[in-house]
Amino acid sequence: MKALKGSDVKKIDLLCQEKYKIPTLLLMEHSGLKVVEEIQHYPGHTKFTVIVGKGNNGGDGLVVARLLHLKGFSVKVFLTEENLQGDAKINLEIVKSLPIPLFRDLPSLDRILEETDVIIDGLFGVGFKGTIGGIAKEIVQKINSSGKYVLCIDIPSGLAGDGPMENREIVKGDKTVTLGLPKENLLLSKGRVYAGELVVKDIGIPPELINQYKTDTYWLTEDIVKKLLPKRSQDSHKGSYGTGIIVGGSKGMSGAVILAAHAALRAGIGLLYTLVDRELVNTIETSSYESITLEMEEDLEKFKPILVNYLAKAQSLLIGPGFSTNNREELFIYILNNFPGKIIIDGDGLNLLAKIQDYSLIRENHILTPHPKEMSRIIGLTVEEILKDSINIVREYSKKYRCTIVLKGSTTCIGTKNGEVFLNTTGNNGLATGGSGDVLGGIILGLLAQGLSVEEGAQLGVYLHGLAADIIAEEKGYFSLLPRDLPEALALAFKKLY
Ligand SMILES: NC(=O)C1=CN([C@@H]2O[C@H](COP(=O)(O)OP(=O)(O)OC[C@H]3O[C@@H](n4cnc5c(N)ncnc54)[C@H](OP(=O)(O)O)[C@@H]3O)[C@@H](O)[C@H]2O)[C@H](O)CC1
Ligand SMILES: [K+]
Repeated sequence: MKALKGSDVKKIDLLCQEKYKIPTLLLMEHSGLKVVEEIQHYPGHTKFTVIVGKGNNGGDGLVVARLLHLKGFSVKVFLTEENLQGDAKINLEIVKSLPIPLFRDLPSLDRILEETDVIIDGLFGVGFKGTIGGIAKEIVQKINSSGKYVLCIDIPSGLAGDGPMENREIVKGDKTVTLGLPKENLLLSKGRVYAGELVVKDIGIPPELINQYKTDTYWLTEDIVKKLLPKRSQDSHKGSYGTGIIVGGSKGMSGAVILAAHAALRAGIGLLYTLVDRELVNTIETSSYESITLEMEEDLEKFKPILVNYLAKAQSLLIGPGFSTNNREELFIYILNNFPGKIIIDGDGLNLLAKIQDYSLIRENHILTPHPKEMSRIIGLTVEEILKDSINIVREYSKKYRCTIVLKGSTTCIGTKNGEVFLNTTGNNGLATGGSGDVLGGIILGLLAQGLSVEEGAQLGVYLHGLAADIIAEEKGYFSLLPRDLPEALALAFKKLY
């Protein structure tokens, strides 16, 4: 699904008017209807307060107030501004003609909120810019400390539709009904905390317009990833599903390779090799029955001719899980320069890249899978700076390095060399355990081996990884989820998509 920037909303409104002759007043009416539809899911709630700002988000709020009144609910409107413009003004005139109580004085807001079941936030929508101050700031504080159920129209007030998210006053919603298409920041980890449950509602924008409208950010939804699933045929053998190599592991870190190996195998790879230090060979052999273990030699010069043969066996390679960064530089550089296929650089592979600082090693068919700290080591921005504006930062660096970047987090941002960003929201806090990333690397390796491009493998792999965690959590909860559970649950995740 396409995700919009704040500025896209204005452009879409204009296209609706000019190309499809749909006035904004109609879209506003539709928006109000869809919000009210959502409110009716909560039968116990009968008393509503709508907070109305001076823009069209306030206009939507006024439609909601009118429709709730028509349904016989008790509705109060708190107006932050008397002089509304355009369609919002038309809706204010209608509300004024009805017996809906209107309030403007701030001291009355505490009492009104006290008497309400649900607060509807129509203070600011995607037209919000800069920082919140004055009376608006006080209103947001009162909403957030009211303890009442808060439903945000389009976006929580104070959150920008896209771009850097400042630490400032933002409405904390229980639910956000976003209009037409989701806004970028609603899908990011921090925005999701403010939005609460996110519901996307059609507001009558013609599908032709949505299909033709170009965005460079997408929400990874089932319809997108289903198209990426590798095909399996009855008439096939292990050679039909590709070969991969995992280069990783070090003393005390064999588990990372085992997790990645299980994941690649459960993701459907035809044949899997692991390349590890001699002292790990036995451990890997006894834990991963289906993979073939290859042994690394310490003397790189002596090892090179053997390594070349090993690398020639596969089309896809994962380097880094538990690899260590000690004395690995030369081997790492050699592999990156001599493996022409698709490579996933994960964990210590990324740390080596940050240590070596030679980004010319990165190619179009490489995927980097950093968490924010690893990303910070590579690009030199702080973790805070990265998290504040993840979409644009991932976009900038995946374009700069001309590769695919998977910035892992509760929302994972996948950037492609062409500057598209895909946001993934499957997964849950059960994934916050060391080893989850190794499983992700393994899943992507399995998919790349089966012929997916780096962009496709990253998208489908990230989605499946989160979906597997969600499937486990549905049955067993989040608390005890372990990375080792994920490869097995992949079977159910695939089944859900096929
Ligand atoms: N196609 C659609 O999706 C439709 C969405 N609709 C709704 O419209 C809003 C966007 O409406 P817009 O009028 O552009 O903007 P807002 O309602 O978000 O509010 C903007 C007003 O707020 C003022 N503002 C902005 N920043 C601040 C700030 N930091 N402090 C105080 N005030 C601020 C701004 O005033 P300026 O004078 O600064 O310009 C605006 O007056 C969208 O979110 C949907 O809810 C349509 O109803 C239908 C089509
Ligand atoms: K809002």
